[in-house]
Amino acid sequence: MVRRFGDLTAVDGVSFHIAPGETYGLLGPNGAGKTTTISVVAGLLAADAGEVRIAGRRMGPRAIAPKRRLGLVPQDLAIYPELSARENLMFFGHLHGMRGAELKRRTDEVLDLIGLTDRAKGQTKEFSGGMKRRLNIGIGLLHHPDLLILDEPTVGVDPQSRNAILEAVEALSTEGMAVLYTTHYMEEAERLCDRIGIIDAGTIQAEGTRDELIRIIGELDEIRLVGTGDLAAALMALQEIGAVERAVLEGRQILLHVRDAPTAVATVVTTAGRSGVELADVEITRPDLESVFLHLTGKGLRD
Ligand SMILES: Nc1ncnc2c1ncn2[C@@H]1O[C@H](COP(=O)(O)OP(=O)(O)OP(=O)(O)O)[C@@H](O)[C@H]1O
Repeated sequence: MVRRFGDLTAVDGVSFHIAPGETYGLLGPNGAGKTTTISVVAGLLAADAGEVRIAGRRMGPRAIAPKRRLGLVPQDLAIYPELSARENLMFFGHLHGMRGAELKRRTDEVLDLIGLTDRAKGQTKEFSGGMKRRLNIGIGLLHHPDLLILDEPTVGVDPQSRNAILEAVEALSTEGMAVLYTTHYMEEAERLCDRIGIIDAGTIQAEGTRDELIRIIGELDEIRLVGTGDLAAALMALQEIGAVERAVLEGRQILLHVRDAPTAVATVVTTAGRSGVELADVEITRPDLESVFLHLTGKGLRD
């Protein structure tokens, strides 16, 4: 899809597919085009080129059927402060045409999922920001959408709410819901997303599972050994290990670039020991999505 604002092309050829039960992450810095992308997916904005299909139906600002299959949780809150959490859910459930026992059952289920069962009766104006955000998410998924869109749902929330949100998303995915999740927090994308699209300047720079993305950049793991003894002898011996691509001595430390550090580390430690080195510390560093992002765009995710 392509979406312009005047001379600015905010989204420039973004394309992806999300299967049922899959959580797809759009990971990118501020201004990358995440919100514009989801606004087009949700039919709030028209695309200037391309098309969006939800469960096979074409989405657009005037489309009705695909919007019924969609739950959108925007960054802004849309809840009634005078009503309790339960009343808010019941109200929005009504708007979706849910009634009676079915609505009550689903409301209980959602309250449980977002961890607000204990606070169901309290007026929401007394809620913390994180609790309001959780309720907003509850409203978005009340009608069992096929696709739930969450736009940076954990920005500015307390750690407890953040955890409740992440757990809820994991549970939804297990239930078979497709989730589109935007974030600029790498740890969230790593934990939640089956596949990740790295977006910058309105374009998907790379897409895949976490491991696939890391393989694209071809960076090796690092093992850092700190110890005493004959480090030079150990260095020679370590260079002979198959998984070791590079080994350098840096003062009292040996830095190794290796493939698959968690598997290689046992051999590395034994070899260093056999060469007469007494190890004080062993540290493994693996490339993460931040490294991928840096590699692809030359900048950090939080720039
Ligand atoms: N309604 C609009 N009119 C003009 N420019 C816009 C509009 N909405 C977004 N933009 C511009 O389009 C670009 C992409 O913005 P967008 O909000 O999609 O990014 P984002 O990745 O969601 O960032 P954030 O993390 O800050 O929400 C930015 O340069 C932004 O200034």
